[in-house]
Amino acid sequence: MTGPWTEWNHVLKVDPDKDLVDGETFEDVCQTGTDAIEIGGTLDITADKMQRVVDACAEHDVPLYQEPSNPGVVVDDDALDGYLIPTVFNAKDAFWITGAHKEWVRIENGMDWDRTHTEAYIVLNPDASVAQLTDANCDLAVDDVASYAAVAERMFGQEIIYVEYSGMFGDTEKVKAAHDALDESTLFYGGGVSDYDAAYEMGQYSDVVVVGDLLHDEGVDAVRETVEGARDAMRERSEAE
Ligand SMILES: CC(C)=CCC/C(C)=C/CC/C(C)=C/CC/C(C)=C/COP(=O)(O)OP(=O)(O)O
Ligand SMILES: O=P(O)(O)OC[C@@H](O)CO
Ligand SMILES: [Mg+2]
Repeated sequence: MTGPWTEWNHVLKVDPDKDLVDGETFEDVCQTGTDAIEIGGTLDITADKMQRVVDACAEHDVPLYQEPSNPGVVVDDDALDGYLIPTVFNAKDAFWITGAHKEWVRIENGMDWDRTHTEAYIVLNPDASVAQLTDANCDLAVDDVASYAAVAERMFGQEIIYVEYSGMFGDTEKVKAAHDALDESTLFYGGGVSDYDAAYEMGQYSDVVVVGDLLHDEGVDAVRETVEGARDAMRERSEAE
């Protein structure tokens, strides 16, 4: 499966409902060295808040993707390289598996399929807002996680498989198992990556390390370190292959 993310090591997730650190600008955010910016969050997101971040990043030279948390917050803007559309594979509430997607297609006046890409979430931190919103079954063993990843790739053709620990550093065994289960899809890992070492560690077991709250809590210098960590891990991995 092709897509620009096959070349990425690091994604910075900007939450439109959260502030930047005092004194930092979106220009700084776009210059952390990340491979792409994904705009999204679970709680209190609106189209206006999304649009503000798109506008602030548009003039800078970094790939920009929207990750909508519901159909009502999707913004139509040429500055976006595309839409990464989540499906929560371990949600107990089916709205987050096909219901929201059906509603989105129903209300849109024609879909921009060429810019629409699929992200299969496996949500593993039960305390995260996304787990609570979607009523995700986070009580999964290593083989459950690997099997969800294989199903998402092989049976549902998902371009990106996303092991999501939002707010906590995850279990590397589960991340590795998901990675090993994939042939073609790209494995994103996100959750609790707060420094070089954490990014380096998850960079050994995933294709792309996603960093979120660190930007809003610590700022761009801390994010830059995670870019280095992910890049070093993945460079070493490709040299060893
Ligand atoms: C079909 C369309 C257009 C939308 C539906 C998309 C779906 C299924 C969304 C469900 C999962 C979801 C809410 C994804 C949003 C991305 C995400 C997980 C952001 C991280 O959020 P957190 O970090 O957990 O939330 P807060 O920081 O807001 O607490
Ligand atoms: O905010 P953090 O814990 O870095 O998580 C990143 C991302 O996976 C959230 O969707
Ligand atoms: Mg968050």
